Amino acid sequence: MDRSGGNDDVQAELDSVETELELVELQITELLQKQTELTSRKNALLQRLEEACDTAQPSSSSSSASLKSSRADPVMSKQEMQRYDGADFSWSKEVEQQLKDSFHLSKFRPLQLRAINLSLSGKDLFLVMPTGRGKSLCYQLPAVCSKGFTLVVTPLVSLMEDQIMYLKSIDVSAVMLNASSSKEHAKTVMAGMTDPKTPFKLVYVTPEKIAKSKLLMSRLEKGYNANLLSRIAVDEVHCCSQWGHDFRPDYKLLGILKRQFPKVPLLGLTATATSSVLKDCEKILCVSQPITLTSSFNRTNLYYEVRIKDSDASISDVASLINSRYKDQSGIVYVFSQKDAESVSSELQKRDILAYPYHANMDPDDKSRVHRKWTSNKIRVVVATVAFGMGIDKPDVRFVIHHTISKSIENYYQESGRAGRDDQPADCIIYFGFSDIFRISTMVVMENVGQQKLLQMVDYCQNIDRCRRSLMAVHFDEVWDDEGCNQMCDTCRHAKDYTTVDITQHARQVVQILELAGSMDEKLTPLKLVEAWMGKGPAKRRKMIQTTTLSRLQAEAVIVRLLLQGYLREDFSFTPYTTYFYMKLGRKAPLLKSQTHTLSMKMRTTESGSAGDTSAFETNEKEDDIIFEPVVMDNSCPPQPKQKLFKEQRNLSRKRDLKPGSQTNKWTEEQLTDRHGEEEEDKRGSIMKQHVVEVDVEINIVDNIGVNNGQKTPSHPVKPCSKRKSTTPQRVRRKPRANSEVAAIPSQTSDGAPLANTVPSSPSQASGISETAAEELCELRNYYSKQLRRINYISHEYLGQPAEPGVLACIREPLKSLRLPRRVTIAQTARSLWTRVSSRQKLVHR
Ligand SMILES: Nc1ncnc2c1ncn2[C@H]1C[C@H](O)[C@@H](COP(=O)(O)OP(=O)(O)OP(=O)(O)O)O1
Repeated sequence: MDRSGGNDDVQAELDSVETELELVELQITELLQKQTELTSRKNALLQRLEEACDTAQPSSSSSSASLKSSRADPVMSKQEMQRYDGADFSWSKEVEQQLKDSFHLSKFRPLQLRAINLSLSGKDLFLVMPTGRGKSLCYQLPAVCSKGFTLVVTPLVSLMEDQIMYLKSIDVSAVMLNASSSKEHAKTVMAGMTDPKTPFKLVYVTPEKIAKSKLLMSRLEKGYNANLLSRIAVDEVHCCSQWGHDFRPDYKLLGILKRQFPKVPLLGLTATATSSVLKDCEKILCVSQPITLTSSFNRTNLYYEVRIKDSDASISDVASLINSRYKDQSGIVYVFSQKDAESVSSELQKRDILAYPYHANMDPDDKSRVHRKWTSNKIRVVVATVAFGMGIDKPDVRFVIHHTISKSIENYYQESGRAGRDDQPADCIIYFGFSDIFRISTMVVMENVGQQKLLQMVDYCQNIDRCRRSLMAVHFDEVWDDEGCNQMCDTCRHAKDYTTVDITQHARQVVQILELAGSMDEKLTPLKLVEAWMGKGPAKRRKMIQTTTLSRLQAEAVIVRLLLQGYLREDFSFTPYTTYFYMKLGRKAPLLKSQTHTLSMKMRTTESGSAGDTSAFETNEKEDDIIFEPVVMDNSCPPQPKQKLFKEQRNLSRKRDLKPGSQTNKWTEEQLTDRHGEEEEDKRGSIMKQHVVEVDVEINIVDNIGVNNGQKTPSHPVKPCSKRKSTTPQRVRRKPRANSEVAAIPSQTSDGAPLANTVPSSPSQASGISETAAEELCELRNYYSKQLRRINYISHEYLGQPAEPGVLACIREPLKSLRLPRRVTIAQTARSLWTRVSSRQKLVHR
């Protein structure tokens, strides 16, 4: 009995059971994930139902903004809360008057009055309100209406300066203390804090000042004891929490304020805090059970759009938008780096746009000059890094264009929120570029949840399943339905132009490339992965993989999708100078081994040709009617007739290949034994075609081994195997199937048996097939013959002398782990190859 053979079988079965177990585990993970998603959707729907019931009650508030205010307040009933929307408090008259006389405003915006009344009645409060909705008024107005002064903690000096400038302009006295304040100024301010006739209503300080100046703390204590410290406002309160997107270490020390001055009401303000961040802030600031007022984040006047960034054309696209849609209007273009700020602004200037850069490294005077000029409409566009951020309060910003995606949805919301503060329509457009993801990724890798937040941002850009606003709302614990969007995002506006495409085969190809790279100890950056998949890169690798027929943008879109869904993952490598980002197989990658596992994504269809040819994707629609774009493109993109032509040609050639009795079919019927379901698969396009060729390979190898005289002539002349352009042009391309090349291939099997001479030298010699197929076969034949040579070489290296005769014995151990496409191991392929060689020999000799 052959015990070693028996053990092998057991081992093989064990391998297969283990693989299946792994798949089952992944499926369980996937189902659990789905369960979590569904549960959260269920909760959201329940909440909506609850809200609908609330609105139906006659006593409910008409404020559109109080989505969560009653829910978030554990200590106050709904009715009680509604009382704070009223004007029957002792201070109400003065509040009304100051609103008009000091602030020159006619009425409150949603939640402002409630916040002001709560604060004036001494309650601790967290106010979460979208950027530009008027949070500042909620502490400025109470400050004006109260005795003493309000201490305002602000993270940036520029923010303080803006506020003080504004307050001065409306005759409200305010001062600031920061690291650059002179001694005399600091002395005057501190003296004012204990003066019963306080000469100012607001004192702005940085958190660093609180943390470092004992003198300030002692003065505050004196002011507190004299009942002059009327209120503490902590602006951008999310900076307390390291889960927030703008963590500032000095904010962590602000708990001292409430500990030292427990009777003073504290008001925390932010535009971007999730409930978990607020919980964290609550602890850090030592406030117990503050009332949280959350205004809806839905900025109904903002139109959200995502465009694919084609790095060559993006600047021209931005420029033409600014020169046409936003002619003579004011806006911001956000960029990734200082260098980008310089280069993009100079490119825009070249295109007659009055654009200036703004970034952290600029001289402070230059920065305020740009800011001032822009505010007074002397500059139309500021091309800025995120340094142009908090405190930018220009009402008539008609567009905020992100030339590079933001590092998180929270950041994006805040940056884009600088548009349309006057409640008039404004646009927020992102240019979503594949390589930008990884530029930012290397930047946020050290941040606590930086990577996770970046991927959420990427998902926002790529996801066209859902309304952009509702995707954003999730991040602020809100639920908006698509109807609430009112077609104010590109997804809702173009809903009919999207279709679902099957990307399973594409995903498998990507996974195979990474598996191959892994087996060769190679790491692939995202860019290299795309290039490898598109057939660029080293010829060696090109021969070993299935390249894609997708356009570059489509290929990138698929890779991003795989990354977002966990089929791929990131891997970093650090050098003293830089961080490298590589693509690795994700935890879901093994799922793709299962033939029943499918993967799809939504893509946009267009009437005329644009970014991509669709035929590589599977859809439910008639293929000839649609052309796909990976995400969202400008509607105004002109059609590209070349691609349409290419598509037509390919369809034509496909039809020709499929014609009954055509050369291809003849070859197939005569030669192929494994054509199960081929007809259907052929319809799927070129990918399936490659699969068919894959099956042919086993015969091709036989041909390779046996060829030396090429007795039969092909019915089609066989072209050289140069379907794709070489990336190494200096190398002379090899001639197809020349006898010299064949001579390098062993003319006998490893056990010394001569191979049949009568086997045709190439498939095209055996029967007539299309030129394309012949080329593909030729390429694959080269690839496999190379593999065979490698096998030979490795087996000799590894075993020295083959322990038992036959190719299979030589390669089993060293190549056990290598896998070929479609779950076929090299050992299996070799075994089947061996069977075929033997049966072919028998046939020939019969
Ligand atoms: N009730 C109101 N009616 C009209 N305009 C108002 C009202 N309240 C505030 N504003 C204006 C004043 C400002 O120009 C603008 C933004 O106010 P501001 O307090 O700076 O917003 P904010 O603090 O919520 O934004 P950010 O988060 O960016 O700091 O809105």
